[in-house]
Amino acid sequence: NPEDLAALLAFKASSDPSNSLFSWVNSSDPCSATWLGVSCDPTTHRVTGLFLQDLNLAGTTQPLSQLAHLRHLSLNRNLLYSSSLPLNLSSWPQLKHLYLSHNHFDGAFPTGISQLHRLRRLDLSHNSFSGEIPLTYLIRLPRLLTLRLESNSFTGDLNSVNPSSSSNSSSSISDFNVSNNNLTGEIPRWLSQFPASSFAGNKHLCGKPLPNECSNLTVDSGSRIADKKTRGKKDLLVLVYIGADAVAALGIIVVVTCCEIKKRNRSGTHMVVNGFGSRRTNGTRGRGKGEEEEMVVFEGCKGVDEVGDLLKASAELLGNGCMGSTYKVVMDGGDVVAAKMVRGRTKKKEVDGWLGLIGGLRHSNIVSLRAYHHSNHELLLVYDFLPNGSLHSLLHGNRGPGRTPLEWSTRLKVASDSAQGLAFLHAYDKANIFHGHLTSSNILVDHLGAACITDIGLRQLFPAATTSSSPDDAYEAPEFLLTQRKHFTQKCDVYSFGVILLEILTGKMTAEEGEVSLVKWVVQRVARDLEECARQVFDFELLVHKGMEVEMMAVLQLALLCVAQLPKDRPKMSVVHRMIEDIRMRGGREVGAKSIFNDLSFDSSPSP
Ligand SMILES: Nc1ncnc2c1ncn2[C@@H]1O[C@H](COP(=O)(O)OP(=O)(O)OP(=O)(O)O)[C@@H](O)[C@H]1O
Repeated sequence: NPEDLAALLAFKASSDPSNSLFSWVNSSDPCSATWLGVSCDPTTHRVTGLFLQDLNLAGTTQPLSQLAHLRHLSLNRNLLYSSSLPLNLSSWPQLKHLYLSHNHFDGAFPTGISQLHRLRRLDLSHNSFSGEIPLTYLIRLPRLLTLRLESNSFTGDLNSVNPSSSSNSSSSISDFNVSNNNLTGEIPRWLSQFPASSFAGNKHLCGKPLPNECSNLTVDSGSRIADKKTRGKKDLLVLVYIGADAVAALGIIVVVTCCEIKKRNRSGTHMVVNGFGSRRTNGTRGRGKGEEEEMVVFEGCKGVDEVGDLLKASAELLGNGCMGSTYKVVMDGGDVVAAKMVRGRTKKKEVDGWLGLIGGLRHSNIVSLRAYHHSNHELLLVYDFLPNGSLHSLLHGNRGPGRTPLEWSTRLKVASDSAQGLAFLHAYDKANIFHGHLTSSNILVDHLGAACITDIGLRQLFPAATTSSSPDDAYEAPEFLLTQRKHFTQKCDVYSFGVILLEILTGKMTAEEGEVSLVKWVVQRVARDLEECARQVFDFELLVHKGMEVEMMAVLQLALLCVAQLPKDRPKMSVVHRMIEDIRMRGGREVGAKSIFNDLSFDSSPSP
């Protein structure tokens, strides 16, 4: 297309002092595949993608505004700067991905953002943009997943917008960072689920998740009350909406079992104060010989005070796992919880000791255990309900036509979040704790897109349920599977996490019937030449992400370290998390797998 050709040549003429774009020549077609970093629509022959990172480009993007069909613009790590007018994005109405990080752009936030209805990823980080962030417009972009604005000079108050009052909620944003700016005021509740690192380096920003509390809470109290009211209304709607379906599924096994429990119960209530703050205990004793039943409710539990509350509620079966069944339960007041019924006998003392510890765990990448009810033959666990499914369903669900591919950056974020949750767990309680049954179905995604690990510690309570042969064996470390005396360690969790990384990279399930395990499948393919063969193992959905292969390669190397045969050769989870964050933050490109590995030391040196 002559217009596209002219725009590209004008950009080269004004912004390519190092002649990095030497393949862009007037005599050839930009869509002929010989032009560096240019991709086109094969039908319309219009330029749809420019992938021009790390090329020493220095100038403005002005000439590129003629590329009206652009969907992907990646100019990270160049020397580009703003023209006299603020960057105007409205000339690219079809834009899905815009990466401008690590350049010299300055001035106000680019204009025309509200017209980019297809925008999914926006990365303006590490520039010198200033002025206010137009959150009002950004949260209305229905598909926006990534908003990276860190290391600029943005000012203003994040509280100026209340997503619950806008037509679209903010929940589509799953990757958010405004650290190292000059923002002020209290972090609003809808953003407080993101980690503290997303807000760090703003001297006058306060409130959750940052450690500094806001001294002047009155500023926000009005909006908080409004928030609560809106939420109340929303909950009511959810209740009405779910009501019809859920009543049909009323009770299922939860109710049946709870009826049985109720028949046997005589109850009394007392307060117990333990190391995790106050918890309410409804002690109930059954009449049967030696039977003892008890409902323990941890701090922060909403809507569930005693087992009878679950009895009254509507329940819907979510699925059956190797230890029991899990239900979505809508409580009377509209609170939604996940109730997991685990069948099996275990001693009360052990349950109380262990679940007391697990119930005290609070981390943004761990699904909170809110309450449990224990009887002699089963255990009912009440968790926060996470609405966005499991990593397993995101990776493997509906692989047929019509599936929305799971993007690389989303996969990497899930990996990072779950590594962070696991690293926190491994450091907790004098590092004496492990997950024990880490699988992709035990990584769930919350309403903000953060990944959280669940089912912590159930292996310790019910070892028999997880030791019989099952498809989940593919997650088990070899030393655990092969030895008679089953001894689980944190390094077994690291192995399971490595298998999950391979699942993320390959899109393959851990062990489909009659197939070799995923670890063997990958190792066999990359054994001879990692660099050469890695592309054969990557999920075909990921191959569209040109320029991300270095990141994938780095993650592959990390995964292979985690699944090392000998536990001492596997890195600690804190190291694994740091490596993933390095790959994410520095983009893998400059870092390269090798230098990441050189940077970090293990608790023991890896085998050759
Ligand atoms: N807290 C939760 N919020 C939302 N969905 C959940 C929650 N916990 C579990 N689920 C969903 O319920 C279903 C059944 O989960 P369950 O933990 O019983 O089995 P599993 O994870 O599939 O297998 P396993 O028992 O081996 O861990 C899964 O689809 C899971 O995604």
